[in-house]
Amino acid sequence: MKRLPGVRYPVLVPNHKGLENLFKLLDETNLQPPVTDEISIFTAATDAFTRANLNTTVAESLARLEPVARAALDRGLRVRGYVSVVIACPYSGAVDFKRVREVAKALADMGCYEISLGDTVGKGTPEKVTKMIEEVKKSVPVEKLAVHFHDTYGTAVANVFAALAQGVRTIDSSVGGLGGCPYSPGATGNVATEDVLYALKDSKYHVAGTHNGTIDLDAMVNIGWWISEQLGRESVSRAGRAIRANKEREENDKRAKL
Ligand SMILES: CC(C)(COP(=O)([O-])OP(=O)([O-])OC[C@H]1O[C@@H](n2cnc3c(N)ncnc32)[C@H](O)[C@@H]1OP(=O)([O-])[O-])[C@@H](O)C(=O)NCCC(=O)NCCSC(=O)C[C@@](C)(O)CC(=O)[O-]
Repeated sequence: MKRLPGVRYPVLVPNHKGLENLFKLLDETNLQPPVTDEISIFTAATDAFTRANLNTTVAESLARLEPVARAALDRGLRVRGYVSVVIACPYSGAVDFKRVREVAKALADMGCYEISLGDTVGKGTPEKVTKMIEEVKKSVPVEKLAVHFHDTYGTAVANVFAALAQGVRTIDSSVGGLGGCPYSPGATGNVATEDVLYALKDSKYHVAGTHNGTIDLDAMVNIGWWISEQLGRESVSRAGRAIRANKEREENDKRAKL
């Protein structure tokens, strides 16, 4: 497996067993560079969601993850932490942002280089996202925060700008709007990369691109459609759908003129 420069290949690790399996894989494959140099550990802001997702409570999940993070760091792996359901929980409803702060701080304290705040059910609004980040920033430096929005109610791009206004500079997204957590009833995919890039185009924010520092939105749209079609679905990216429709109209107009 050839790793592309500048691309990270994090592995989701829910507990010690998962880390053990990863270490076994790293030892057996003995690839240089190894298949990954980063793990993602995850918990949530409510016991109800952590019960569904990890079959335990938040407190117990943090107790389990602390030695996992330590062992991964000792082996030279980076550790990224996720807090799910930072805005609303599909099982227990509204979320106390103080709890989000406590969980994010616990993950930071165990050595996570970044904490991704996941609006897993996508119920976030710019107002709520602002309040939640203001609360978390009281205990975790904003440079260590990322946001992870699902676009279930169509507010994810607006929420991205609310997070940017709070100083967050790492935005999780997925091409074609893929993703979604199987343990979160009704959750849809992540905010589409194409939608975030389109919205950022004329903004004051510079997107840290790849290669020569720019991002080829058209190429991103093509990839979004390609991977969606491989999965037997349409791209749910609004910008991706519009850009493809414009292209098809232009091609039809050209053909009509011939
Ligand atoms: C964590 C468990 C396994 C606990 O599940 P459990 O049933 O409590 O585990 P257990 O410790 O009782 O073990 C039961 C069996 O599972 C095995 N087992 C135990 N651990 C592992 C492991 N890591 N890998 C492979 N096997 C494992 C273990 O060895 C045992 O096997 P048996 O002895 O019966 O043959 C389960 O709850 C689980 O798999 N949870 C993960 C679910 C998941 O992948 N969720 C999606 C992650 S993404 C996400 O959460 C959202 C996020 C982060 O992206 C952001 C957002 O919010 O949007």
